[in-house]
Amino acid sequence: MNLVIETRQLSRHFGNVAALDKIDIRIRQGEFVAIMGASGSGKTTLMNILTCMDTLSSGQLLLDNEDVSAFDEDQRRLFRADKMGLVFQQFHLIPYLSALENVMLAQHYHSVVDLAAAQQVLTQVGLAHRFDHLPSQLSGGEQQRVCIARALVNSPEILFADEPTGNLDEQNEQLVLALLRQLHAEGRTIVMVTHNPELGKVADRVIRLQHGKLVENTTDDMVAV
Ligand SMILES: Nc1ncnc2c1ncn2[C@@H]1O[C@H](COP(=O)(O)OP(=O)(O)OP(=O)(O)O)[C@@H](O)[C@H]1O
Repeated sequence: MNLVIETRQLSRHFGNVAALDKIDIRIRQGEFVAIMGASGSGKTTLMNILTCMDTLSSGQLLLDNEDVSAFDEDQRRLFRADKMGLVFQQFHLIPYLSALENVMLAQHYHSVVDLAAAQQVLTQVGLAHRFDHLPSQLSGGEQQRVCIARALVNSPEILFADEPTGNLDEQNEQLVLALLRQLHAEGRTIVMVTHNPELGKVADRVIRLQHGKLVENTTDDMVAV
């Protein structure tokens, strides 16, 4: 199975703080991986690096077998737009645009607009009856499903989700989790950061960080540090 993410001795320092310290991880196409750990353990830093929002201090990052460690900001932005779909705890929807327009805006950044494709992803997340609703007319769970549709519209290689249910009640959390499970069953690669052990259980495996080090990585061909 193809490796879509590989880090080799990846470190990120902020001054004398080692937010990430010589991390080796490998994520294969089609895997659903949860990145977990206590507050301050390095989850956000790792997510920011994997999504090319931040750069590493040393080591290597290979995405889709391409060494992106030396990419400049423009290359990283293009790579992100091309290969990644991002879902955050805060929905970041444009309040005066409908669900459909919010999804199409993501296509706009990708310089192709395709109404049918936007309708299709919203239908896929169970919102065929909500195309014309504004974010304020949608429940929290529905808004997050719009965000997931927006992340999927450019058919990304990897879906990254940072605390995707952090702002949702129990019922909506279950809906979003069911959707992530469904996307995984359809073959999507998903990398999710979460504090929540219940969310961790839906993933194939957990990458656990502690004080910037990898302490758990539950596949057999990887050595936990
Ligand atoms: N821009 C920065 N400048 C200085 N230190 C930073 C910066 N970003 C993160 N850190 C430090 O790096 C460490 C890891 O932070 P990070 O935000 O990755 O943790 P986290 O696991 O995501 O925490 P939380 O669950 O609370 O969001 C922390 O000690 C943090 O204080």
